[in-house]
Amino acid sequence: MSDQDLIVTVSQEFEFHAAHFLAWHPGKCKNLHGHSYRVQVDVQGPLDERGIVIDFDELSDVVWREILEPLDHTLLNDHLDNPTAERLGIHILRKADATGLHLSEVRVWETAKSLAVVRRALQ
Ligand SMILES: Nc1nc2c(c(=O)[nH]1)N=C([C@H](O)[C@H](O)COP(=O)(O)OP(=O)(O)OP(=O)(O)O)CN2
Ligand SMILES: [Zn+2]
Repeated sequence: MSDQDLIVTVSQEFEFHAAHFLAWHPGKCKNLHGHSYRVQVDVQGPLDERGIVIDFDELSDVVWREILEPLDHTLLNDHLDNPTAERLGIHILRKADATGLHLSEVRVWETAKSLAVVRRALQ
């Protein structure tokens, strides 16, 4: 039986710690403060001859080494303007694109209760 009717997604989670401030925020978030950011990335696609979408090791190498490690224990405002969870998710997706890794979705939790989800618009 063909599996062409199925969509397969590989997903990995990461954590990093960073400071930021949001100059526009009317409340306490305009002050310098930190978060333990949780990031989940998805890659969607067909299975290759190994039966995988992407090797978990390759995915974590790119996402951690190329994108998140440079942000870890830094001030996010030094890397991008107005580092909201939404803009951080876009930053991660675009950085991954630049390495040739096309993420289908990025989720960024600033706190246990608050997250932003970035996904590609349907073409
Ligand atoms: N849409 C967005 N709104 C806010 C963002 C954001 O990235 N996108 N970010 C912030 C601040 O970074 C803030 O630190 C997050 O605050 P909050 O979710 O309110 O978390 P707290 O733990 O501070 O919440 P309590 O109110 O203390 O429970 C603000 N808004
Ligand atoms: Zn914050």
